[in-house]
Amino acid sequence: MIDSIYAHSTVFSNPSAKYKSIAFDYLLITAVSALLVWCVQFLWTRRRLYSFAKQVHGPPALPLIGSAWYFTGSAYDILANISSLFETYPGVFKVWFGPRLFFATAEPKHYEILMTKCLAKEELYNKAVMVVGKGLFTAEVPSWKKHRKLISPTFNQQILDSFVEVFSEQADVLVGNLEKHAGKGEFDVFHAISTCTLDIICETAMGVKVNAQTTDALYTQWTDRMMEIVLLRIFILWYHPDKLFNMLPIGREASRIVRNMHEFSGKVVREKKKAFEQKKRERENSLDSHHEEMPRKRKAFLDYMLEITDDENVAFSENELRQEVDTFVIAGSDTTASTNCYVLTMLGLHQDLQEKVLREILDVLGPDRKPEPGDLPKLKYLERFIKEALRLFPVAGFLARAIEEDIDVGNCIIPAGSSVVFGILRTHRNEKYWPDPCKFDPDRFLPEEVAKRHPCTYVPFSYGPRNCIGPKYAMMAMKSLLSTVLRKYKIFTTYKSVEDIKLKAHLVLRPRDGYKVYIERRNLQV
Ligand code: HEM
Repeated sequence: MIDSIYAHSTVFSNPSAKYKSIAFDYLLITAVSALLVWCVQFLWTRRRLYSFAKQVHGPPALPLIGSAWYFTGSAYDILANISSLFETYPGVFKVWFGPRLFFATAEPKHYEILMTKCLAKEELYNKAVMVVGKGLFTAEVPSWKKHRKLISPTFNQQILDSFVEVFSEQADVLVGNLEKHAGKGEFDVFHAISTCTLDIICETAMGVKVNAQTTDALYTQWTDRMMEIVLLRIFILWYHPDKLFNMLPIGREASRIVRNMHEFSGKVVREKKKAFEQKKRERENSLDSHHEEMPRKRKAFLDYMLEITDDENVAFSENELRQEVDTFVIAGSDTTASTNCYVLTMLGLHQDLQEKVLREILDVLGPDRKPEPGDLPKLKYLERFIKEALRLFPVAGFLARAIEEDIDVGNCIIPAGSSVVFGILRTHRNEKYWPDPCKFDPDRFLPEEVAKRHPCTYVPFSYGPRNCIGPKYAMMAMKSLLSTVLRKYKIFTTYKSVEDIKLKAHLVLRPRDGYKVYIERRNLQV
């Protein structure tokens, strides 16, 4: 005690230490005051958000972290927590994620208003910008409007029909690859299917063969790993700031992969552009140039976009072209791969329906004819089957948009500056709209049944102007692939029911325990 009093008095008997102590106190007071001023200012500018938030229910939240603990744990826990929030809080509810305010809903009438009016993507989508740049998926509204208007016509029926040959060629390679699994017991079919959909999308988007199905293509590993990293960035709060993320080993790994991916697609774009300009010059120099059309066959989206670029008024830069192509590859491959896998699992689970699907395919295509464009619309039962699989397993289980102006959704106002989350998985499995929701019944999609429902009760491709650009493409590609596989193999699964398939959060919804199927060779009579 005496020692400590002595020590204290010694400090103050030393003038330099005294000044240091005053300076420190002064700095501390200034820092605390600045922090207080910042906090008051922060709270004051967000007072509208707090007052709107008070009006709706939601889970408990703590300052700074909000309800972040709902988004921790395994990918399965995260999805289970989010799903339980939608069940606990019907209608519109709020969730604080860190300091950010999200409103959530799974009501079709809210989707109709919000998906039509809110076109800006939620800030979390920026985590995908490092992979797909500012292509359609992540573009800000003004450039999205311009690009979507230009790109939409390239998804016309004639162009899609020209891709069927690619769909069916790659489906044949898939059938060959599946041979090693025939009669050999359970396996996860995702790798075989996803390499096939990647081959399809790369060939139709860029016009290049990446041979993911036949080689250990690095491109497959890059896209897989980047999907994982983007997901981690969304849910782990300390991965959010770019500067911090880029310093971490995972950030450096992401930069390395992205550099490789962009070099690959950038090279394709540069070469295609060069070839296109060369052809254009040749045409201009040729006497009968005005009669010569570029051959229509085997063009990719990139070729069509280059033609748009040729127009004087509208031009995609080389960088923009690359970003759009990267977007197609990422948005179009995993989504169709997962859906195909869910369809196969459902076929395995419902042997009677599988027979019905097969009968229709045989009626339209016979035992071994390759699908042609005119065949695909005739596969109506297969289409209903795929739609029902997308209802129970909507690969985009949740979507989010930024709210840029106050929006009245009827019973409450979603304020500007907040964000909204759409609980699509919940809507698709809500017994209010789907009696006996876990029963797999493709006839829910008979036209007379569809007419009875609100159009936003079923939104696997989202809804409104910013919906998916590729549903037709996806349906045609999936029908080609499935009709080829089903004629060669009978599908089984070890899952016992729809409920038995536990889902986990991923950029696209994935089954926690994989797509467990086993296959047996069929002997169809020719
Ligand atoms: C079963 C297959 C597919 C499903 C379930 C699906 C689902 C979706 C959904 C839900 C969105 C909206 C995302 C959001 O608002 O955040 C979307 C957007 C998009 N999808 Fe798809 N998709 C599929 C296949 C494809 C294919 C094959 C392509 C390209 C060939 C594609 C290209 C895109 C693009 C470019 C966007 C962004 C559109 C925009 O913002 O204008 N998708 N997709």
